[in-house]
Amino acid sequence: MNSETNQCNHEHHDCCGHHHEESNKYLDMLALYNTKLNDAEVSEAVRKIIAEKVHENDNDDVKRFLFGSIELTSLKTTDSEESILAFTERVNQFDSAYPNMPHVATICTYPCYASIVSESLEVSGVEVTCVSAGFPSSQMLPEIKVAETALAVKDGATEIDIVMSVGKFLSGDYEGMCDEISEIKSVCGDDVPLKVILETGDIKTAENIKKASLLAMYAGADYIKTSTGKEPISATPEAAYVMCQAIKEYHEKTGIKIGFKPAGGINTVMDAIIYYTIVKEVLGKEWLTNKYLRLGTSRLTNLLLSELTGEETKFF
Ligand SMILES: O=C[C@H](O)COP(=O)(O)O
Repeated sequence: MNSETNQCNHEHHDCCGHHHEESNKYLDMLALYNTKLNDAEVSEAVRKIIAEKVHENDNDDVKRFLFGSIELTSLKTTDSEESILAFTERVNQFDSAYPNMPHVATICTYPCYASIVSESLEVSGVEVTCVSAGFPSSQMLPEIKVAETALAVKDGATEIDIVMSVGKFLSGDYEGMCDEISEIKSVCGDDVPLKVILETGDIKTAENIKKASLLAMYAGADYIKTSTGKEPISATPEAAYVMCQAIKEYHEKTGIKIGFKPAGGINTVMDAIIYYTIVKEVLGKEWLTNKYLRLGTSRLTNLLLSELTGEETKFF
């Protein structure tokens, strides 16, 4: 398939009749939206929001909110049962050490730690997130992606993060990409939200990011998430802006509210405030709850805590 024209490259087109029909279903859906975006215009819109609006949100109330939206993440090659248990214990201890602070939204680990986190976590309201389905490359047999997700849920994951098949998306196989997401969502069920990572640093253009956002939402994503944090380019304000626009337009057409999770490379409090501001400006205050806005980060927690308490801390 040629991704530009969506035409089959095979000589005998009959062989791909079904494929064309299915792909057309997604092209018809995409045609309902404006996906012809201009990257320079997106950059300008983001520049304007940052210049004019961010200062309004640089305050302790917003920082407290952001702390409560954090998905406290450990996705390291060096993670072990002991380190993840200690990680979870810190969340348990945080509640009594900082009784006036909100707790983080979730703890996010690999699926092999789902049972350790879910069995040792004592703070109610903190969700157990697992990255699944061949995270971070998404290069895994679809059956294993589904099985890994089902096992993570069985072991106690209450939220699942997956990477869409970036390879399928870039080669124009929207059907293959969306079928995988739908199958994975079906083993999550209604009770376990599915976050779909677009890996925006790899798909690059605003047009691709808008299309991938829409495809992921139609296929069953409950949240769309920017990045894994494992690729050279992670979350950017421009990608966030386009994804929030897609969420807004999807909501206008379907009435369904999808969450947004910038993740990867969020290394300063100001980075987080910029994402908050983009969500507020594009999606409005309705999205400013920790149900609809999450931050995927392995480094921000201590920085926010230090700013909020006025003393440098390395609690997490
Ligand atoms: O989802 C969370 C990301 O993997 C974290 O990335 P980070 O280590 O760049 O904060």
